[in-house]
Amino acid sequence: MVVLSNPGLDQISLLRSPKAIACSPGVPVIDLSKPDAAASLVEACEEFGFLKVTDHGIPVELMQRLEAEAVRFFSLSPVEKERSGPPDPFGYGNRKIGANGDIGWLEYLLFAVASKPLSYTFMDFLREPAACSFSSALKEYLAAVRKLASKVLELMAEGLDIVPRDVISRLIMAENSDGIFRLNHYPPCPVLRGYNYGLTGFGEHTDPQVISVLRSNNSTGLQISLKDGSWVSVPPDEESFYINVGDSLQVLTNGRFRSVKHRVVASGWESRVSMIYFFGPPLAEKIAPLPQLMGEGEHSLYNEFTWDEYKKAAYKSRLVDNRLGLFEKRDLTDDQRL
Ligand SMILES: C=C1C[C@]23C[C@@]1(O)CC[C@H]2[C@@]12CC[C@H](O)[C@@](C)(C(=O)O1)[C@H]2[C@@H]3C(=O)O
Ligand SMILES: O=C(O)CCC(=O)C(=O)O
Ligand SMILES: [Fe+2]
Repeated sequence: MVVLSNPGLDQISLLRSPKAIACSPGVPVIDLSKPDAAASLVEACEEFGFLKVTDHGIPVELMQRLEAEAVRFFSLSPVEKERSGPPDPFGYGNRKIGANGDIGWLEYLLFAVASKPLSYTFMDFLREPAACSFSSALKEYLAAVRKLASKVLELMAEGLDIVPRDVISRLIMAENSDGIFRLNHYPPCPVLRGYNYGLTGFGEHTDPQVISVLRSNNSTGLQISLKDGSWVSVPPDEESFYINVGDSLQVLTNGRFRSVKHRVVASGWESRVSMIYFFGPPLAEKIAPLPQLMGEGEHSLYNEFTWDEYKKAAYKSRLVDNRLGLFEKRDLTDDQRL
């Protein structure tokens, strides 16, 4: 790792060596209109914990509208943006991620999202009359992506051959489900021009929720970790959505689905804007393997916990920490783990 002598970068040693990372042609692509979508989703969640969905029915214009509003917000002066921060954990944040010392080359807006009625954290910038177009794009986007998430989770249940079909989706569609929406901006870094270095935008981590639905502009940067521990770049596609399996879905499937480790390495020369909707269950919901999925004599790999307990533990951890490790059963024999 190298640290350039620049005031912005001195404090944060985020430079990454120019190690070649394979650009994965292998990220599964699921066309939601195809009859084999349910089975392919399950296969992708088992192998990668990550996939791209196409033919999802959400107009690209809606994504671009919200992206344009985000770009407009991030172009405001630091003083104006900071009126909506610091994040507590919701609000405008810059460089600091979470409360435990993580940093990245990004700025962001984090909203808590309540589902019924659909509403989100109010922030200072939303007071301006000009923010009306931001609010309407955000509301429309959240409603559309929520429907998509529910459809994806129903297809997963179908692919797993479990009933009722809404056994997973109901967790995120419940009135008091616990959603988070995040707009990330990874700005260019002019001092890097001409160097073959990247910057840690968002350090490696898994998402704690059930699933996350991500859309980005046409910029590279997102990388996922494969089962063998290698990292691959995810080719950008501004018209599609990417689905991450989160820790909670790994537990609900007793480890059959993989909560995917991912990170963002910002190129330093292009501006990346991503929007991610994290779908969490109600706080009081017990997170445990679905009985419908447990084979005869199969043991849960995890001690039982509620989403509230998991979230509290997650917010005490650093990005890279293995949060699920805190809840794994340690006393199972090899036979019981099968
Ligand atoms: C370092 C942290 C940031 C995070 C809370 C945490 O303590 C550990 C989990 C992090 C994460 C990752 C996925 C989402 O971006 C996020 C909003 C979440 O729910 O868990 C972030 C948290 C955050 O940025 O506040
Ligand atoms: O910005 C991205 O593309 C991914 C960010 C991410 O993983 C997160 O916010 O949890
Ligand atoms: Fe993430």
